[in-house]
Amino acid sequence: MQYYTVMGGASPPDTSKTTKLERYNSYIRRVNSTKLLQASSKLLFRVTLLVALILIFFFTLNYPPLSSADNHHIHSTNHFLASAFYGSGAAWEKQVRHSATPRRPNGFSVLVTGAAGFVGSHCSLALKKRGDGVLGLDNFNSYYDPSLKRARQNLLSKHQIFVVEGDINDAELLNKLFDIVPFSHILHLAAQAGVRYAMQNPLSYVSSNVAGFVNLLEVAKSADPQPAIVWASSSSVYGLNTQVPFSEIDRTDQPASLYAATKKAGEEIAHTYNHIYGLSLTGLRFFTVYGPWGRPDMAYFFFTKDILQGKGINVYVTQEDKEVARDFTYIDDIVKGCVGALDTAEKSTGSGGKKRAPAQLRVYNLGNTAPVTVGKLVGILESLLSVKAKKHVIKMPRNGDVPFTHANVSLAYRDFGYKPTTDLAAGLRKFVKWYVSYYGIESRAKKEFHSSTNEHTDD
Ligand SMILES: O=C(O)[C@H]1O[C@H](OP(=O)(O)OP(=O)(O)OC[C@H]2O[C@@H](n3ccc(=O)[nH]c3=O)[C@H](O)[C@@H]2O)[C@H](O)[C@@H](O)[C@@H]1O
Repeated sequence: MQYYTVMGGASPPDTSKTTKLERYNSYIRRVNSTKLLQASSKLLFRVTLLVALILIFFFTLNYPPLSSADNHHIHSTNHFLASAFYGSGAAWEKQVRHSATPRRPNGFSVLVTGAAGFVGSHCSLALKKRGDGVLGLDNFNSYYDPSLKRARQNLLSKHQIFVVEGDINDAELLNKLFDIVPFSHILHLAAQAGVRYAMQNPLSYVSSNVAGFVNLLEVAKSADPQPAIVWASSSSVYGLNTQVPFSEIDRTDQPASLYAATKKAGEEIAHTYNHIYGLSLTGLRFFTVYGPWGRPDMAYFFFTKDILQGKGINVYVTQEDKEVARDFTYIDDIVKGCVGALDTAEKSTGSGGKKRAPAQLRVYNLGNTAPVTVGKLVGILESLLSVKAKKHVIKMPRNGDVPFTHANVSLAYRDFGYKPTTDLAAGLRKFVKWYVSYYGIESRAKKEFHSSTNEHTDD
């Protein structure tokens, strides 16, 4: 090693200082880079933790950050993902259990599928109000505006009814729900509804009304105890039947639409599960149900919207220029019918997927027993809204519609006292009142509407 004196004439350049300085600098650089590394890994860890916490928060709340405009496909991918996460959340399980627990002695514990739908939300509220436990299930698909379904969900949650976001085709999710709750009943209202849409999207009917129903029955048959099941069939199963009024013994083997065919298939499938597994099954043939919180795809609903907006409406007549008519049935009457059917449903008889004894199998009409023409329906709306409709009378397109429905409800009356009490004018008044409070009203029609409703006594 060479040493140089600091003092002295022509001494060699003093490199000792520079070398030390370089060493010191490199030491500082090393220290700094280690510190930087430590700091950035700390930051990374915190960010990861934060993201994980946010994800857990959303999934356990059963409220994935989906926009209301999500389409069906995005939805179905998400719900499988979501159900996997929901199923593991203790908070989620607590919500499920709490919602499904009855608050009256011998109360039911009901799984309501399609709970964010029109009939589903009304029935859920009615059951909860009398002390039954209610757990909702709904896939919030975008067949019609999902924001209306979310609004119904909010209403239910105010009454301590929890709606699980999931699909009836998701067996894993259904099994999970049955693991948590020994449901005494299923009120199965989830379905692809609408007669004419079946020509646009036929497979959605097969997926919900056939595959989804079978999936639900598969889970129900294996559940212990097996629940009793009440489910929504449809007046459309009468199809081209010409016997009036329609009675449960009339033929139902001539469906006019794929929708009707899938509902009829449901009735046959119900027979099979009753026969093989001892499931107690009751099908309810609803006749054109209408009322507050209704479905925007139905004529009375979009007629109201279009009349208020000054748009034209199509009023169908038959190929022979006869008026078409429906046995329009008010929602409160339908709810009473559903509750009556649940109350008189006998227990399923199977266990462990095996039938032990014959079980109950029923089908009922739930209608109003008083058909009204579509022309008359429009007339009632015109007078309630005080706006003249721009009517285009056209021949009914050949899209699965039937010209006429009329229910004979004597069977439902005999077995659970079903007796509809709301006529179309009274029911539509309640609907219009709700519609205006929910959507507001176009200013042009507003003044006229208020002066007309002030003349009516409020319900
Ligand atoms: O009773 C039933 O089983 C069925 O009732 C309704 O089906 P629908 O009776 O066809 O109800 P809307 O679509 O509201 O039609 C009501 C009436 O208005 C008529 N209509 C419909 C649309 C239109 O633009 N113009 C028109 O005159 C139809 O021909 C029908 O006579 C529901 O949409 C089905 O889901 C349900 O299963």
